[in-house]
Formats: sequence, C-alpha cells, structure tokens
Amino acid sequence: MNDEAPHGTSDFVVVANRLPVDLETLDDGTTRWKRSPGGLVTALEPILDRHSGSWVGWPGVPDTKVEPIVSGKLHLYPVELSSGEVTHYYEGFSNATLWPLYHDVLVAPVFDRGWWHTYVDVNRHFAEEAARTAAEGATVWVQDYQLQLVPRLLREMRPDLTIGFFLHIPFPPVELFMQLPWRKEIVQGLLGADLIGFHLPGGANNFLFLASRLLGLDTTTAGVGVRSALGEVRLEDRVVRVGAFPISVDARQLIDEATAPAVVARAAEIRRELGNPRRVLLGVDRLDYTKGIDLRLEALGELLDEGRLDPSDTVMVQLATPSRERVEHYVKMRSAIEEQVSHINGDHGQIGKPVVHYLYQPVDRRELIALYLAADVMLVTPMRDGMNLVAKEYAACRTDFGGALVLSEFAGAAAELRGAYLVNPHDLDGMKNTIIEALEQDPDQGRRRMTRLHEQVVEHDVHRWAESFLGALSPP
Ligand SMILES: Nc1ncnc2c1ncn2[C@@H]1O[C@H](COP(=O)(O)OP(=O)(O)O)[C@@H](O)[C@H]1O
Ligand SMILES: O=P(O)(O)OC[C@H]1O[C@H](O[C@H]2O[C@H](CO)[C@@H](O)[C@H](O)[C@H]2O)[C@H](O)[C@@H](O)[C@@H]1O
Repeated sequence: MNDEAPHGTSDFVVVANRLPVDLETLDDGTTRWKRSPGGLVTALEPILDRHSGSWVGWPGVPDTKVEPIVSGKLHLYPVELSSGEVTHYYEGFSNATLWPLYHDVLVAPVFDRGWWHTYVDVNRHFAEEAARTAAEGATVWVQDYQLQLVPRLLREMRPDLTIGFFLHIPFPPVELFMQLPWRKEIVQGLLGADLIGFHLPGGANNFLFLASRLLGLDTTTAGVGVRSALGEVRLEDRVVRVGAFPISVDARQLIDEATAPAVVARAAEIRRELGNPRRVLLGVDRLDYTKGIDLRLEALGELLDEGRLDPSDTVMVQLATPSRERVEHYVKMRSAIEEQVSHINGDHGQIGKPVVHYLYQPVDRRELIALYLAADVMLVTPMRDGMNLVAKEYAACRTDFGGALVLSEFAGAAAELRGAYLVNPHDLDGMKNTIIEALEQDPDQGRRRMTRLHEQVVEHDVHRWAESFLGALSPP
C-alpha cells in the first residue's frame, strides 16, 4: 500500500467473507437487504453492536458495486466480487476445497490451481480494503477459512496494526491438511496474525505441529488449554500466539426473546398447528452435507418402520436454510434429503398429518425461538462441525429447563455441553436408542440436564468469547 495514502478512521475492524447482511434481488428487479446465513454472523453481530467499528465483507451478490453503509454505530465496507471470483474463490477454493478438507474429507476436496490463484487475488482485495479502513494502530480481526492469507498480506501493507485471526470451522488433523498443495502458503498466511484462535485445543495443537513441521519454526510443545495456556510460534522478529476460544451465543438476548409472552404463546400455537402431537422433534441447520440431516432422518425412518415411534403422535420439524446452492454436493444433498422426507411421509403420514414438516427457507428469529420452546427433543447430529450454535441457542432459550438435546460428539459444542445426550451419528442403532432415551427421559433428570446446559451457555456466552480473544490479542 502507498505510504502516502491516508489511513482510515476505524480503530476496530472485522474482516469476514460476508457482511452481516446480503443484498437480495426480488422478482420485480428491486433489491433489499436480508440477514446473511450462518453462525459466524449470528455470533459477531452482538459483538459489533457493543464495540463501534467497521465490518469489511462481501454483500453476497456478484458484480455489484455497493457504497459503504452506516448502520447505527457500525460501518459496513463492501468488497465487490465478480461472478468469476464467486465461482473460483467462494464456491470453488473455499467451499469445494477447504470446506471438505477441513471437515474430515466427508466429500473429496477438489485441488484446482486456477481456484487457488483466485483465492490469492481475492484475499488481496480483502486485505486492501481492511488496510484502507483501519486507523493507525487499529485492531483488525480477520475471520475464517475464506481469508487465511489476509493476516500476512495485511501485515505487509500495514505493519502498525494488531491483527487477530479466528477459524470458525475445525482445523483438520495433520495428515489431512498435508494433502493441500498450498499448505505452506496457508500456514504462512495465518502467521501474519498476532493471535490465531480456534474453537478447540485440538485445532490449535494441530496448527502448532504444522508450523514446526512444514516451516521448521520454533513452537511451544505444551498442550493449549481452553481460553488459557496459549501456544507460541517464535518468528525472527515477533511471536505469534495460538489459542482455543470456543464461540457461543448471546444468551441474555435469547433469554429475553424466549421469555417474551408473544413468543411463549407462539410456541403453544405451533404445537396446536402441528396437531398437538405427544412429541415434537426439531432439526435446524444450513443445508450442508456436514450437518448429518440425512443420518437423523434415517434414524427417524427406522424408528417409525420398527414401530418404536408412533406416527400418530410424533412430529418432526426440519428447517433447512438454503446454502451454497451452486456447489455440486449441496445440490445432491438437497435432493437426497427431500427424497428421504417424502419417503417417511409417504410411508407414515396421513392426509393433513405429515410426520416430517420440512421447510427449505430461513425463518424469522422469533419463530425460530418459538420452535425451540415447542420442541421436546432437539436433534443436532453433524458428522463434523466447528461449533454448532443451534445447540447453544436451544440450551439458552430453554429457561423452563424443559426439552432435551441430542448432540453429535463431532460438533465442537460437545466439548462443553455435557448435559446433552451425546451420539455418534454414524452409529445408527446408537442414535436411534438415544433419541428414544431422550424422548422418554425422566422429567426430573431431564430438568437437571437442561439446567446444566442452560447454565453452561449463560456463563460462557459470545461476549465472554470475544472478550477472551480480544483480551489475549491486546493484553492490558
Ligand atoms: N432455517 C433457519 N432459519 C433461521 N435461522 C437459521 C435457520 N437455520 C439455521 N439458522 C441459524 O443459523 C445459525 C447456524 O449456526 P451454526 O449452527 O453455528 O452453523 P453454521 O454456521 O455452520 O450454519 C444459527 O444462528 C441458527 O439459528
Ligand atoms: O457464508 P456461507 O457460505 O453461507 O456459510 C455460512 C457460515 O457457515 C460456517 O459457519 C461456522 O461458524 C459457526 C460460528 O463459529 C460455527 O458454529 C459453525 O460450526 C461453522 O460451520 C462458516 O464457517 C462461516 O464462514 C459461514 O459464514
């Protein structure tokens, strides 16, 4: 960056692939802003509400120039992406290379050199926008796998900045990461930060091992703890710290919304609209092959086939937010899930009484909270998930200590939510038995479990996450 260029005025800048809002074009050609999908936005919005600052990100549509937006104390700085960049950087390298590689290779990652070059170019655009926005000596917090080169690029442009990086998805085991042809460049990109955060100590330890093995750097060898015992990578001129900071939700805000009389009334109304079934099961996910929606539907189907669940008094609601709709495996997954839903309803439904109510659309936040209150059992069954905020939202909303959470061992949230019914979603029989156990739990035992879950999330909310990360990034 040109030394003569004036710096921006923001002392705190978040850089993420997406802005918190997406520009949507309606059928009549007009546009409107809607909330962006996913847990990253859910988590960061309340943080930016508290800290005034700037958010640099893509507005969700290609080939569209959008002027900076001021929204209350928050300034949004859009990064324009061409349709080719969206195809190669977002759908390609981010979501068909890195996403599957970092999620246990659940589908085969594609290693495409053209996509990599676009990833490098787009990371540079984001770094340039952040460099323009940040004031002298500002703190810049770079988010997630789409932007792993930004810390290094930004440090080259603006050595005066304090730079943090947080990875929202799992950091893979060393043997998987080593498949990546550009593995050294990614590790070097991340090392541009002063502090690199992961959800869990395992990811932090994998990263430290790779920095030593791939780049021959001097690293600490003692295990990283949760929000404590940071690891270090010692470079020639500075030290990069590495830690584990499990993300969470705005529990206080969710409690306020979940106890609002209108939401409580809506929860009762939802049960009536579902036909007053004895049991309501709920799934809420972005439609992603990592989320295990197919596995939980398979479990439900078998329980109904075997007569262990009665279709006349059991209902499942599955919400699926559209996601990455042009990436091949997402297209296939959608068809497979819709076929499974049809099978279950075809075999076990009655006129006006489907067993599975499936919505392929985002729902309004208050409606979502009412659904959490209406559900007897929440099914969160990913094959791999960085954290999974849905599990934490459910626990936060259940101020009545009712309901039960069935949670995959392979969600980051399982490390903390010990009151959940933990399952291995690949073990179909185990999952079926656990779903029945949760549905038939002793009410006192259920209340004890939910109290534990609720208190955990209240004590470890998203503000504590941000304070612990930012406190470690810039110690007093
Ligand atoms: N159908 C839906 N309607 C509204 N919000 C949804 C829906 N599905 C998921 N969400 C929200 O999206 C976020 C998902 O976050 P998370 O569980 O961490 O997974 P991911 O970020 O991988 O999608 C949560 O805040 C959840 O409430
Ligand atoms: O932006 P998209 O491609 O539409 O995807 C939405 C987001 O999905 C991922 O969310 C992750 O972050 C959550 C919060 O830390 C975490 O709970 C979850 O386990 C992750 O999957 C992705 O990491 C985000 O960058 C996307 O915006």
